[in-house]
Parts: sequence; structure tokens; C-alpha cells
Amino acid sequence: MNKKGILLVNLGSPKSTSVPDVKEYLDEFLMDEKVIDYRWFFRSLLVRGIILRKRPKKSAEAYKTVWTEQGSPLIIITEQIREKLQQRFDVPVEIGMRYAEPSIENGIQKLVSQGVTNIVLFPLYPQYAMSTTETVVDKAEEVRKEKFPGVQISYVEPFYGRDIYIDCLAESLREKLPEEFDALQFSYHGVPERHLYKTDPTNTCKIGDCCHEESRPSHKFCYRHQCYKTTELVIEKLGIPKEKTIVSFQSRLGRDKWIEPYTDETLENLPKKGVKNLAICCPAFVSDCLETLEEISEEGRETFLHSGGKEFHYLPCLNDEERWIDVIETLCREKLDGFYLVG
Ligand SMILES: C=CC1=C(C)c2cc3[nH]c(cc4nc(cc5[nH]c(cc1n2)c(C)c5CCC(=O)O)C(CCC(=O)O)=C4C)c(C)c3C=C
Ligand SMILES: [Fe+2]
Ligand SMILES: [Fe+2]
Repeated sequence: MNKKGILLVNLGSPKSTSVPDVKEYLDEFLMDEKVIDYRWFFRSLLVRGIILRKRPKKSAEAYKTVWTEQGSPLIIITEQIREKLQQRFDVPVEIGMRYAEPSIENGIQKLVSQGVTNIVLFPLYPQYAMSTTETVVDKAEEVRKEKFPGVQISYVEPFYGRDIYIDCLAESLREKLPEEFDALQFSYHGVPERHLYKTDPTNTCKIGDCCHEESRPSHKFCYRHQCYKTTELVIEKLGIPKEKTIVSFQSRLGRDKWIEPYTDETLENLPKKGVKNLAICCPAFVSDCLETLEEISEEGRETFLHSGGKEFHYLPCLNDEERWIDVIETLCREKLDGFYLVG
């Protein structure tokens, strides 16, 4: 008999904050051809010959500032989500990380050990990107074909514009926003501009207004469009005028051109433009992690305040809020029902 199960997939963190563990993690992450999309030889030259010489030490220091007694915030929060979701399902729910442990293979193995044959895999990324959603699907398919050929996997699609998600994010932000603020910034993780061209099935997208057109087949694979769409729908729900909002992209790495505007530059310039009291959220991340807690809430705050800003309000991610668990439950049920099997 077929049995269903759920696998929640997030990005993953190093085993510890030691430099060798961070190096091992970064090596797996950055040697992924969907993250640094050069041919193996050049990728290896860049990652192993240049980035991994200094970055692990710097990243390890950053991780130390957010690490807890139980470990990485990203892993802990993903596990908290799993526990809450498990209470709502009588099918097993497991987690798997795209990089490091617990791996996707580990998660599938746990499900299979419980008799699961049909898996709903939920990549925990609202917007599609080659370096997130796509690489998760690639990895899961690779593992399935090699190790679990009898298992079926159905993937939850990016949900950046779904009403249930937008309502959830808007309500969550409404509760976290201060009474007064000059602007609300949406800082999304950045990607190299080139990634957008690579994943454009129409080969027509240029960085520009195409992302803002109402309907275009390229939007399905355009990370930039999807970030703007999430923002537009959320601020409409919140009743915040567009002029009072900023979209920016953080965490760029290397010398390639990444999608703009860059969050760090924006934070430096906003006070000069009269924005002294800023609220900022990071909707490319569903759980708080290094990129939100250190890069935005610590570094970003410092940049903004040193540039003349007076108040900086970091609005945490959805993490394990019940309304967010409701959304995950609904999206998983849609896929579970799609299997049309006795579970
Ligand atoms: C070419 C490099 C990178 C691309 C492209 C990229 C895309 C991308 N990443 C996330 C989500 C997360 N990234 C995180 C950390 C992180 N990201 C990169 C590089 C790229 N990301 C690096 C090198 C690191 C490690 C830390 C560092 O040295 O700065 C994390 C946090 C992980 C944690 O343990 O907390 C997340 C989450 C998205 C959503 C995305 C594309 C849309
Ligand atoms: Fe990243
Ligand atoms: Fe676009």
C-alpha cells in the first residue's frame, strides 16, 4: 500500500561555528553549479582558489554572533516548524537541508523507514530561484533516482503570490511594525543578474520593467519579478503607499553584477534622503538565519545608524508562527490530495 509523507527542505547551516566546519559547508554550497554557475574548472578555481581562503574565517565569526546553545537558528526553527506541522498530520513529517546535515537524503531515508512511498517535498522558499528552489528539486531527484527509485516526489511550487501566504505575511508584519516609521524596506536575498537570464524560458527578459509587467510567461522563473510581486501584494494588504516602501537585495558575493539596488548601499543612503526611522523585513527567508540576524539586524542596523538613521526596526521572519504553519499545512494538503492515493 502507498503511504504519504512530508519533507520540509531548507538551505542548511554548518555543523558548528568552527572554521573547518564552515569551510566544509561553504565548499558544498558554493560548488553547487546552480549557485555559482561557472563550469567546474572555473568554479573550483574561484571557490577553492579564492573564496575559501578567507571567507570561512569571516563567516565563522558571523555565525558565532547568531549561534545558540541548540545550534544554528535556521535548523532549530525548521525543526520547530516540523514539530508543529506534525501535530496537524497523521503522516510523517521530516526535514532535510540542501547543504550539510540533516541532508535531503537523510530526510527521505527517515520517511522511507516509516513506510513512505509518496513524498510531498516543500522547498521553504516563497520565490523561485535557480540557487534555491531549482537546486533543491535537482538534488532530491538525484537522490531519489540513485537511492529510492520506488519513491514518488511531488513538489510544492513557489508561493510568493498566493493569497494565503500574502495574508499571512501581511498580518505578521502588521503586528511587528512600530506605530511610527518613515519607510518599510523589503530586503530580499540577492542573486547574480545572470541567473535571471539563464532561467528565463522566453529569452526576452532584460533587467528592467519586464519584471513589473502584469503578465509574462517569464515571471514563473524570474526571482526579481517574484520579489516585487510579494512586496506589491503585501503593501496593498497593509495599506502602505508604495512611496513609503523600498525593495532591495542583500548578501552579494564576488565581483559579478547582482540584482540591484543593494541593501547595504540603500541603508547608507536612506538617512540622507530623510528616512530616519526605518522598519525592515526579509521575505525571501521564512526562518531567521545568519542573513537576517547578522547581516540585517546587526550589520544593517549599524550601517543605518552610523549613516544618520535614528531608529531601526528589524521585523523577524515568519519562523514558527501559527498562521504560517496554517499556510504550510494548506500547501502540503493540496499536494497530498494530488497523489490520489490511500494514505
Ligand atoms: C553565489 C552565491 C550565493 C547565491 C546565489 C545565494 C542565493 C540565495 N541564498 C539564499 C538563502 C540563504 N543564504 C544563506 C547564506 C549564504 N548565502 C551565500 C551565497 C549565495 N546565496 C553564502 C556564501 C552564505 C553563507 C554565509 C556567508 O558566508 O555569507 C543563508 C543562511 C544560512 C544559515 O546557516 O543561516 C540563507 C537562508 C536565498 C534565498 C538565495 C536566493 C534567492
Ligand atoms: Fe545565500
Ligand atoms: Fe523579470
